[in-house]
Amino acid sequence: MRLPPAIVHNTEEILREILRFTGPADSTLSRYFRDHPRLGSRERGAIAEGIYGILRNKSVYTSFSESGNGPTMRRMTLLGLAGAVGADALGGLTDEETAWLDHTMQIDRNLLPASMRSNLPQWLFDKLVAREGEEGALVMAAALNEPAPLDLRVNVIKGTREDVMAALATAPILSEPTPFSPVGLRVLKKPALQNLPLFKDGLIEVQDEGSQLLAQIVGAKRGEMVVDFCAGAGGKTLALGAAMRNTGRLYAFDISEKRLAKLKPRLARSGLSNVHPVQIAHENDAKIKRLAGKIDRVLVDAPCSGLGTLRRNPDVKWRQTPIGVAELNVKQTSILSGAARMVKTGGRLVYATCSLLDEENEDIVTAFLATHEDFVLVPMKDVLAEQKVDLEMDDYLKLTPHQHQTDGFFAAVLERKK
Ligand SMILES: C[S@@+](CC[C@H](N)C(=O)[O-])C[C@H]1O[C@@H](n2cnc3c(N)ncnc32)[C@H](O)[C@@H]1O
Repeated sequence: MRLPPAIVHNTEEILREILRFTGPADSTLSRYFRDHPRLGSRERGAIAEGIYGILRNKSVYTSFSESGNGPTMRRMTLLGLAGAVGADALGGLTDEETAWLDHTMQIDRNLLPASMRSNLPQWLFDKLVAREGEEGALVMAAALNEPAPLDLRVNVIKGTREDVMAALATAPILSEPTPFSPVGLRVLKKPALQNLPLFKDGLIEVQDEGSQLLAQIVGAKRGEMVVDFCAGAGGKTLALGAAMRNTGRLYAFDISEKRLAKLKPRLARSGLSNVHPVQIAHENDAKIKRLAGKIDRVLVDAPCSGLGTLRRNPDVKWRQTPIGVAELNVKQTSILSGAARMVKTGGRLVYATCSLLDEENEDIVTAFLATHEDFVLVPMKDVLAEQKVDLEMDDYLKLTPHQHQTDGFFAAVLERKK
């Protein structure tokens, strides 16, 4: 059945707003759907997928849209929607538009310039080419421009991965164990999970496998004192609390009251009682000083460009800038130093980002080690062996969608000398 012609109009309207890049695309979409309650779930799905498709393919679609007649924004919209639901499912197109769409969708993208084909902003493509070579950058970009699979983390204080897999199958939702995380499941389609008893009872949380691995390499154990320094809405906090088997003390710090508030209902579902959310003013807050030298493990999941999460947030590449990255570098350096003070001798500090850029990753760690002689790097291959995670790495954890089917993540483990 064809979608009503109004869907093209709705999508174009949202696209105009999203392409101003004044806020995250998912917030704009949610707001639009709230303001247009008559849109059914099929229509919403088509619009959202169409918009995300345009954001993923913006360079190529912009170039294609410059051919043909009429407003280019409408042609961008048609390309996005046709990519999402197929050209045949679109209602209200003129014969000229249908012919244009048929022709355009058959253009061989390999004939386009590499940077356009990457669908990355030029500054980012140049950076990746300098490090990975053109072919490498294109492979990386292609994987970043695909939608992500749906991964779940099993809350091991409430059930085993096998139990959850079996319970999902009765829903019926097919899943398989994630290749690297011992507590992950990859769901084969993308069903709504919010109403499942498994979700309401806190047996599962949606979490990318890479994110699960970050929590795993912290190596938090029963009875330890642990700090999740940039806890946000607590994705990693919940994984750490479960790894500690709901014992010890886990502080969830963040400067954002709003994000910490989102942790509360997740905590209630999880059954964890070892977590203490604390809002801090900044990385040198007096609350941190009180814990100086007392903590076994500190995770710094630093604010970053988010360029490793383009599969989920394709607008980020168009909103981020080199100046923005440089500003983040200052923050990352300062947060890592602030958090380091809490680590006790023999304790561990884990620096992590969801960025693919060296300047947010190893460069921050190298600079930290140069000014903190009491810390040493624990090679990631040793950490992964300790955790029995079957992944080949050298000094750092570097996950990428094209190699590991996870979002892009970086992590380094630093130990305070005894
Ligand atoms: C990458 S996000 C954390 C995501 C979270 N760990 C998770 O797994 O869901 C980074 C977080 O750092 C927080 N943040 C920014 N500046 C901070 C600071 N100076 N001290 C502590 N947290 C900070 C942000 O509010 C944001 O929630």
